[in-house]
Amino acid sequence: MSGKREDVLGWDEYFMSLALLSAGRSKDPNTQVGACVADPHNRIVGIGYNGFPRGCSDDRLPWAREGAYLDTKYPFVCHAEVNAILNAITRDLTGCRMYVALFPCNECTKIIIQSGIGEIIYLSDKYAATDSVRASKIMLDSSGTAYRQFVPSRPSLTIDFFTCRLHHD
Ligand SMILES: O=c1ccn([C@H]2C[C@H](O)[C@@H](COP(=O)(O)O)O2)c(=O)[nH]1
Ligand SMILES: [Zn+2]
Repeated sequence: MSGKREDVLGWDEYFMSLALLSAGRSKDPNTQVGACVADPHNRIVGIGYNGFPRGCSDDRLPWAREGAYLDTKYPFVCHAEVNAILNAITRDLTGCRMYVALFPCNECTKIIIQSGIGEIIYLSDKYAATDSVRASKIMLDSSGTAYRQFVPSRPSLTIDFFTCRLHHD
């Protein structure tokens, strides 16, 4: 056997892929969000996706975006970032990084900052123009919490269950 494999996943690529894989569990028909928290030793300490609270049936609560407030998903859905933090194996996330598919809303951002997470790596910023995300950025800048967009080094990764391998271009 020759030398070691060189073209392994980078840490950012690895954790963002896990966040996206987690998003695959979301039943939200419009926006699936996944979040993964990594500690300074690059250990996964928490992972989550957006969904209704435990015990609240997906068949009873609405996934609609529009209509009367109580007929929409918004009052009910737990955001991916909150689930990742609540699922974490420790409460103190000082110095950890959060990988998340969508820039966090203002409510998640408060919780991220309070948890001690020091850096957010996000993929989509599709709600950048909203007051919620603008408030997030004000709080992150004020608190000195870093954030940066994930820049992929390859366009896609494919999980091939047949060959038991991960393929990429
Ligand atoms: O910080 C966030 C912001 C939003 N989400 C979730 C909440 C909803 O399930 C979707 C957003 O739905 P839209 O149809 O795009 O309004 O994303 C989250 O998990 N974290
Ligand atoms: Zn949120």
